[in-house]
This record gives sequence, C-alpha cells and structure tokens, in this order.
Amino acid sequence: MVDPSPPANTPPIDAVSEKARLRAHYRKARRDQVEALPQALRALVLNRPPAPVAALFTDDAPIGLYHPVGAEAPTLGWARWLIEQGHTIALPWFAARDDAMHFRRWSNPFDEDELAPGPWKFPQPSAEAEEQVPGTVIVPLVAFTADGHRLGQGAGHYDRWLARHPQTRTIGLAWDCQLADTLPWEGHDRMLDMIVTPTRIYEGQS
Ligand SMILES: Nc1nc2c(c(=O)[nH]1)N(C=O)[C@@H](CNc1ccc(C(=O)N[C@@H](CCC(=O)O)C(=O)O)cc1)CN2
Ligand SMILES: Nc1ncnc2c1ncn2[C@@H]1O[C@H](COP(=O)(O)OP(=O)(O)OP(=O)(O)O)[C@@H](O)[C@H]1O
Repeated sequence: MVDPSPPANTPPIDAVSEKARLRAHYRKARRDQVEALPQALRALVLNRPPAPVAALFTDDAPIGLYHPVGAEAPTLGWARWLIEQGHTIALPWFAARDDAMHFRRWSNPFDEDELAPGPWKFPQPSAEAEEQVPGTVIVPLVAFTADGHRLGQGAGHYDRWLARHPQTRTIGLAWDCQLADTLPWEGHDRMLDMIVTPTRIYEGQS
C-alpha cells in the first residue's frame, strides 16, 4: 500500500491531525484487506506464533493479548496455542472509561462466554479474574513502520500502560497492508520490539 501523501499545496499539519488522517486511511485498508480474504483462509493466517517468536516465550511471565474487533489482526489462534503450551494469558481490562488500562487473566480462550463487553465495548474478563502484569504484550495497531513505530486507536491506553511498565516486550500483530513508510512521532509514543504479519517478522529498532 502506497503511503497517502497530502496534496503539495496543503500547509504543514501537526502530528495529532496527521495521525487522525492516517488512522482513517489504514482502518479502511485493513477493512478492504479482510473483506478480500477468502473465508477459508481467514482461519489459517496468524493462527499461532511463528517459530522465532514462539522461541521467545521461555519463562512463566504472563502474555498480554487483545481480543480483536472488526478487521484487527486475529489473536484467537495465538491465545489458544499459548494456553496449550501452558502459558498464562491476559486481556486489557477497564473498570470504567476514565480509568487506566489493566490486564486480567483470560483463563479459557476456547470459551467465548468467559468474556463480556467492558466500558469500551471490547470483550474483557470479569472483575473477579486475577490481575496480571504481562512480561510480553501483543499490541493491536492501526499502522506500523518497519523499524517499530506504531499508530494506535488514539486513546493512548497502551502508551500509558507501557510508560508504567517500561521493561515489557512488545509485539505488534498486523496485516501487511498496515505497513507505513513513516508515521508521525510524539514524545510519548513507545516503539515496538517486533511486528508480526502473515508474511513477515519485523524487528523494531527500540
Ligand atoms: N481489540 C482491541 N482491544 C483493545 C484496544 C484495541 O485497540 N483493540 N485498545 C487500544 O488502545 C484498548 C482500548 N482502547 C480504546 C481505543 C479506542 C477507542 C475508540 O475508538 N473510541 C471511540 C469512541 C468509542 C465509543 O464512543 O463507543 C473514539 O474515541 O472515537 C476505545 C477504546 C484496549 N483494548
Ligand atoms: N505516557 C503517557 N502519559 C500521558 N499521556 C499519554 C501517554 N501516552 C499517550 N498519552 C496521551 O494519549 C493520547 C493518545 O495518544 P496517541 O495518539 O499516541 O495514541 P495511540 O498510541 O495511537 O493509541 P492507543 O495506545 O490507545 O492504541 C494523547 O492525547 C497523548 O497525549
């Protein structure tokens, strides 16, 4: 996908409005890509971590995932594989919209009934699920660059959580069409250590 450049005669735009413009572009690219993907292939792509990534999960540290919505890269295959390997996995959890993001345990990714929509409508574990502090977080994204920059949904939830947990390993999961040549950068943006797509593994420069 070619980067959408603004027309030459537009004045310079700041990082925030440029991010908003790029979000609209890459969300559409993501939707178009998923709609074009034959149903039979959907269950096969990103169905488990590729071997070099699986080899990183050597300790007992919990792994944070996300529950995909819409055309986000799927994570259910990873979740089920990680559970079968004996790992503890967790999902973002919010007490209320104006509260910080936490992670709580996702005990059984084979049971869709375990999760219920949270304040942001994303399926999340119950308030009784044990709180977890993941050593690795699998991060959703709208766009990424080959060296590890990330454009998220714009709420800053991951950036703020990662600022509080700077030692966390971060792995972005994405479709190939979400690769951008460059992305605007703000001081709080945290680079990803790695991005996995159906065809490639990108090693970030963080
Ligand atoms: N699958 C998934 N789970 C995730 C995220 C994600 O990007 N994907 N998050 C990534 O951070 C966190 C949730 N963050 C959010 C990011 C954006 C919006 C959002 O787009 N809000 C709309 C309004 C929604 C409404 O009013 O219902 C908006 O701000 O315009 C909500 C939550 C945690 N869980
Ligand atoms: N470490 C931080 N501390 C305080 N505010 C932050 C921090 N990181 C991000 N923010 C705020 O969050 C808002 C959204 O940031 P940004 O546009 O970078 O989100 P994003 O990374 O795309 O989204 P997300 O992490 O939710 O997927 C901004 O207003 C930003 O100032």
